[in-house]
Amino acid sequence: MNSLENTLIEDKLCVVIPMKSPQRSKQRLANSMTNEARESLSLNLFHNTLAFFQEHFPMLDVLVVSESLDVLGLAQSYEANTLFDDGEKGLNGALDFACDWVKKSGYDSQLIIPGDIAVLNPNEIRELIGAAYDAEVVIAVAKDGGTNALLTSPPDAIEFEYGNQSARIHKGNAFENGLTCHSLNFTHLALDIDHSEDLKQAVIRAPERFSAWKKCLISPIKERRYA
Ligand SMILES: Nc1nc2c(ncn2[C@@H]2O[C@H](COP(=O)(O)OP(=O)(O)OP(=O)(O)O)[C@@H](O)[C@H]2O)c(=O)[nH]1
Ligand SMILES: O=C(O)[C@H](O)COP(=O)(O)O
Repeated sequence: MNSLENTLIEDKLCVVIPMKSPQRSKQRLANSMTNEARESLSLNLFHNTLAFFQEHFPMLDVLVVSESLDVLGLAQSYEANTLFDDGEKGLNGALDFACDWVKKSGYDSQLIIPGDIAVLNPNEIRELIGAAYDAEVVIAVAKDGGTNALLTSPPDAIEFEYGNQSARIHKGNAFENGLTCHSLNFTHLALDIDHSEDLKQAVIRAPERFSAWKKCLISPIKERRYA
């Protein structure tokens, strides 16, 4: 890691991972998989995210925000900080709550990473952190125009508006606040798993991890049989 990232990390960067309960997660896959397979995939992605940061970025503190005590218990097993959020205000509400914790804990920067990125790459994260050296806002754009990583300095530099086409919205929020913003397109950070097509793409990138779930995909004809 070069001196730029060291400088930023020494200035106290906290990674925030929002994570719903597996039962509530991946609802867009509900018609493509059994609940058991969908929940198992959601948990695997979450475990992988926690393990990735513990292995590649042990110097970074992590905060997991969730309405699920089971999820928070898993987070603690990876030495992450945990924050219970009742889930009533959705993803943006959870992130606002987490951001308050990050600010009150004295961090200068915050990196939001969703718990459903198919494959995380340490060089992409290093490049993302390095880009924050001269920008208050750094966005990793998702394949569908969402926001798959958001690094803000200070943590509350912009309003969180996750949702449809949020990468463009977050960039606009930075501009309205007179802030410098880098929107970056990374191969791996762009792929979160929302739909069956994303899972098929993930199998291509990491067959050893995702082939089992691809076999769980229910074809439309089979779906009618289950109906
Ligand atoms: N704590 C918390 N995390 C959330 C909430 N909504 C989404 N997330 C998490 O934010 C990340 C990105 O969310 P989505 O892309 O919508 O993933 P998802 O909610 O599992 O997928 P769908 O159920 O199909 O919308 C995932 O890690 C989710 O678990 C929320 O209301 N509270
Ligand atoms: O990235 C976002 O703004 C939200 O998570 C919505 O994107 P999604 O397509 O991953 O749900």
